[in-house]
Amino acid sequence: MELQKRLGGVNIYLVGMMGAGKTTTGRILAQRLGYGFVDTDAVITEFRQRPIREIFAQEGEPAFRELEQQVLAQVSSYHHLVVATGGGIVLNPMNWSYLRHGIVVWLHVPLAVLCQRLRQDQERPLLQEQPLEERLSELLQARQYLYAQADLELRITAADTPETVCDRLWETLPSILKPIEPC
Ligand SMILES: Nc1ncnc2c1ncn2[C@@H]1O[C@H](COP(=O)(O)OP(=O)(O)O)[C@@H](O)[C@H]1O
Ligand SMILES: O=C(O)C1=C[C@@H](OP(=O)(O)O)[C@@H](O)[C@H](O)C1
Ligand SMILES: [Mg+2]
Repeated sequence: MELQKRLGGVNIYLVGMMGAGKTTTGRILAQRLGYGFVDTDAVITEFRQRPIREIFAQEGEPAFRELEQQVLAQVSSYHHLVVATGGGIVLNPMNWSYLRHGIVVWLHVPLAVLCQRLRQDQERPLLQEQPLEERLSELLQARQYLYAQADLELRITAADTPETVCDRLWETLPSILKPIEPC
């Protein structure tokens, strides 16, 4: 209860590479906090009534990024939410003005672990053409400095389950919150 009180309803935005576990961990964290859960990709999919890979193929990445920004803008007007973002949300500087309404947490997962998790993936359009490791490495290089602008970086290992990631977040979040005012 203490953590919820100290958060005061502020949203938590999970950022990081594809496969970092934003969607999986976000859902569990929201449940533990008694927060709502929003996945920006799921909102876009629902709105367009088709999967992300089809939106990319038929409308192009810029159209997807525009939708992503609109969804984030709307979501940021609510509170008591854990928001699992798409890995590319950090690319648009305007998105940061929305992310900054809340606490931004970077789920920092080593490349080798991402590769392992995404080996069979057929849903992420940005991973379908090049060899997986090469592509992820290229994307990480281009984005790492943006993820590093998060309020909190959580370094995750291959041994971390979604539950232990939540445990570690629970323990670490207080360190970036304002100290409790004495009564
Ligand atoms: N901590 C974890 N340990 C093992 N597998 C995980 C973990 N977190 C996520 N996964 C798996 O990795 C894949 C990608 O997870 P997902 O939550 O979709 O990541 P993201 O939303 O960041 O792209 C899924 O198959 C998911 O079950
Ligand atoms: O990194 C990216 O540019 C993307 C990440 C995906 O979400 P996840 O990070 O949840 O996989 C999804 O938004 C889209 O395929 C683009
Ligand atoms: Mg996701």
